[in-house]
Parts: sequence; C-alpha cells; structure tokens
Amino acid sequence: MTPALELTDLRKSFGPAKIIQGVDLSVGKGERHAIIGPNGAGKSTLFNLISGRFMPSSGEVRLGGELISGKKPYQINRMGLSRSFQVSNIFTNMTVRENVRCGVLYSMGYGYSFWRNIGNLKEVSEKTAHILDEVGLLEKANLPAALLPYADQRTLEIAITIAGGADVILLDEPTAGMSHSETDRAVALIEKASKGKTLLIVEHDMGVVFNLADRISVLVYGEIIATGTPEEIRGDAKVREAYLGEEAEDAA
Ligand SMILES: Nc1ncnc2c1ncn2[C@@H]1O[C@H](COP(=O)(O)OP(=O)(O)OP(=O)(O)O)[C@@H](O)[C@H]1O
Repeated sequence: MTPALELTDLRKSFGPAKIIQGVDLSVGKGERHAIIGPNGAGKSTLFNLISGRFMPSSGEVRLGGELISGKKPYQINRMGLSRSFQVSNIFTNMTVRENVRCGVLYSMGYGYSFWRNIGNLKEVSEKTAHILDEVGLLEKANLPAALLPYADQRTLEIAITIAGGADVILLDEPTAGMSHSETDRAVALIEKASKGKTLLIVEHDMGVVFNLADRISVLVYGEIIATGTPEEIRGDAKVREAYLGEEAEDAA
C-alpha cells in the first residue's frame, strides 16, 4: 500500500551545518507516528521540510505517493497535509468560532474570503459547530480567541488544523506548556480528532508519546537512529544510550 507520507534520503544544511542528514521514513495511512529526540536534533527542521516552509538540500518528500518537496506550503496544504499553527498564529481578534470557520472555509475551497457573507452558509456553520463540539470549545465559541486560557488556545490551534480537512496532520509539540490534566485532555482530543487520519507528532512529553503513538522514530543529530513500536523503542539499547534513559522508565 502507498504510504501516506514518505521521506527518502532527506537532507538539509544551513551553510556548512548539516542539520538533517539523510532521513528515510515511511508513515502508513492512519498511523500515529511520533518523532522524538534531544533538543536541537532537527525535529522542527524536519517538519519545516515536510510542510514546505524549507526547501530540502536534497532528497524527496511524498504525500500519498505524490512528490511534494519543492512545493509551497499552501500547495502542500491543498494536497492534504495540515500542520498545527503556533499559538501566536491564531487570529486573536476573532472569536473562537470564526477561527475554526476559517479553517473549514479553507478546506472547502473558499480560501480566506472574509468579504463573503459566510455566516449564511449552512454547511460551513454545521461543520464549524461539529468541530467546536468535538474539541470542547462550543461554550466558548463566541469569545475572542485572545481571551482564551493558554491551554484552550493550544486546543483551538489543534481544532483549526483539523478543520482544514487534511488527511495527514503534523502536530508540533501540542502539549507544550500544559499541566498534567490539560495534557490528558489534549491527548484525548488528539486521539478522537485524528481517527482515520495520519498523524505525525513531535512531542517532548514521553507519557504522551508512549500513549498516543503506534510507532516512534528517534532523531539524533539529524539522523533517525531507530523506528519501532513504543515497546521496541523502550527496549532499544541505542535509543536508551543516546536519548531516552530514565524518561522511558518514567513513561512505562
Ligand atoms: N533557519 C536556520 N538557519 C540556521 N540554522 C538553523 C535554522 N533552523 C534551525 N537551525 C539549526 O538546526 C538545528 C536543529 O534545530 P531544530 O529546531 O530543528 O531542532 P529541534 O529538534 O526541533 O529542537 P527542539 O527540541 O529544541 O525544538 C539547531 O542547531 C538550529 O540552530
């Protein structure tokens, strides 16, 4: 079967610094795959290469078999890959509902056409309400996004990513800065919202990673040193030596 996402000998250098050094990765349709690794390993750079923000120095990225490396982020988005925005990129002067509606409109091919009388489009309103309900933000739908507590802003960010309707979703540290209970809620939301979709997630919280992921890849100095199930990764001597150590014990 064609993988949902496939990286082949992907490389990225900034000047003389080789940051991504020949990454091969195949993520199956419907798989939840986590990328872990120490600070500075190149995880964000990898996401930037996949989502089109950075051009690879060499190598290929394929989405559902189609070559996407070299394309612009919006083109890649249109082809079915959505990446979570940073919190600072949500529209803070709009309401929570309007933020999600933007994602829904975009997925339906309207683009960001704010001048339309979009409130009247029944299908848009229904989809928006469904997503708000799914992520538990329906009661706060009419609040300006700026007034949401931090964890809710992160949740909104995930909701917008999902609202885009993409089949492949990249989440960059979705639980960063959250408390234990907020993290638990976020994991439940991600599990629910990513059903039937392919998920690639960068996350530092090993509890989240070992709970959520079907498979894990470990990135160290721009190279994947191991890929496997949570069990395989937990038991991998190379991984323990290079990175996990006691964190894996804690998450067990
Ligand atoms: N645009 C850039 N120009 C030069 N160097 C860069 C650029 N972007 C990233 N780097 C370097 O690439 C290396 C990897 O950074 P990256 O942010 O991808 O790591 P990371 O694994 O996501 O780290 P963290 O876990 O701390 O977020 C770092 O040494 C960083 O300084």
